[in-house]
Amino acid sequence: MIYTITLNPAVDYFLEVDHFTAGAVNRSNAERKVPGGKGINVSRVLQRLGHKSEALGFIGGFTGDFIASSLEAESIQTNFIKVHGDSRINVKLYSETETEINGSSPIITKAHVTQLKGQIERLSEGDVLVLAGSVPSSLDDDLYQVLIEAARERGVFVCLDTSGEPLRKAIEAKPSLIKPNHHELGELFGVQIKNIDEALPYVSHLIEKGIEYVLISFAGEGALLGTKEGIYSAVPPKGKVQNSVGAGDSTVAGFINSVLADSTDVEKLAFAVACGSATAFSKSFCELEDVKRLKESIEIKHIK
Ligand SMILES: Nc1ncnc2c1ncn2[C@@H]1O[C@H](COP(=O)(O)OP(=O)(O)O)[C@@H](O)[C@H]1O
Ligand SMILES: O=P(O)(O)OC[C@H]1O[C@](O)(COP(=O)(O)O)[C@@H](O)[C@@H]1O
Repeated sequence: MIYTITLNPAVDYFLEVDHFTAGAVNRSNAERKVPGGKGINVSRVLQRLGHKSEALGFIGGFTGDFIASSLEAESIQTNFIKVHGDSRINVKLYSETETEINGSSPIITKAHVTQLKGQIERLSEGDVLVLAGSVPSSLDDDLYQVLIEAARERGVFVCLDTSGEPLRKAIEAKPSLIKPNHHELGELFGVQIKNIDEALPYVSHLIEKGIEYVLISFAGEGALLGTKEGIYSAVPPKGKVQNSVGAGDSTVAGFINSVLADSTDVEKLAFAVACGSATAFSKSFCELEDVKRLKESIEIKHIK
């Protein structure tokens, strides 16, 4: 079974404003509210690719009820832990540019964390665990590290998509797959990474540390995959970007799909990038037909 954990789920509130002006009254001409947060999005894209998963994490209040009921309506299984306070609302403003304001989490107590650790204890070999998104400020920033250690001891394939201190600490537990974007990779090493060449030494370093798959996304420039066997880059397909929210989560879901299919590393990278780009080129999330079509035009290079 695939489990996704979103410690900090959200209602993503998309607003389209013709010409946004800061400091003035702006009116939207289109709106939508969608359950979001990185693990939740991975569950949603996995569903579109034909995989069942169970979405775990913390939800609360009226926004939490909306998140749970929307996912159930999409036939996505959930087993959230209820907390006090409302799950956050993340504003995604589309005008001449895309602006995001992500809210903060309700307080999560030690008892809630104990419950979550109990859920990990039920996992076993062959399961896949996805840990994705920011860590609420009421939680220790080594929580991902602790959860990864517990899951790896059980032989679970663990995928991590986070940033900052939680990423730095979690790497020590050797997740099976990490998917930072190039800004997050740079932040991890205290440098600025502007292109694929600049990322190579850091990818090699992470592989040497014992991470099986190091997948770095570069938005419109594609992605890089490092494994013990080599490093590959992918040039993404061309298309009109409609929405980049969830593109990274789609990349993660696509990669997991290919790990489960036991595809070659080249195939895994191509499929992951096709999922990311298919989401970027749509108003919502990728559909399998679009992913298959886009995958054909993705160019993979063996770099090292
Ligand atoms: N402008 C774009 N054109 C084509 N594909 C894109 C574009 N932006 C994002 N993508 C796709 O989405 C993937 C993830 O994007 P990225 O922005 O790096 O992730 P994150 O959302 O995690 O920051 C990329 O590897 C690529 O496949
Ligand atoms: O937990 P964070 O880092 O605040 O991110 C949450 C946001 O990221 C998203 O999961 C989208 O992530 P990506 O664009 O990286 O795929 C949104 O649904 C959500 O609002």
